[in-house]
Amino acid sequence: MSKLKEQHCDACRADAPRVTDQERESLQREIPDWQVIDVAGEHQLMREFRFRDFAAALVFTNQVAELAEAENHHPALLLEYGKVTVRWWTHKIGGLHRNDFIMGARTDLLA
Ligand SMILES: C[C@H](O)[C@H](O)[C@H]1CNC2=NC(N)=NC(=O)C2=N1
Repeated sequence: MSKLKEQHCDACRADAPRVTDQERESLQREIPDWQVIDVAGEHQLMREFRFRDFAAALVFTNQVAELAEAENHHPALLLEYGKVTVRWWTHKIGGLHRNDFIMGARTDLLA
């Protein structure tokens, strides 16, 4: 199977399954710089990206936003001076779908 960074999101349905613990551990190995966090009982992927200043962080933020629009799959983005915190999860299923790992891998390509 092709690498996560070369894949596109599937249209995600409300009845789509969350990844299993085994799938999550396997997928995480392809995006080692991302953490799995628990926010109000829902698993999310999170990574901090560092930049020289606010303007550089803003450029990256806009690139991630364009990727999200292109894939119709949207992150939480925290833009700060020299730092952007990105969180991916699938709202419809309240947790992690394969799509979130694809978007994590594709986000890494933008940094
Ligand atoms: C109507 C629209 O297609 C849906 O709400 C999409 C938009 N972007 C999304 N992004 C994320 N991360 N999860 C979703 O469930 C989701 N659903």
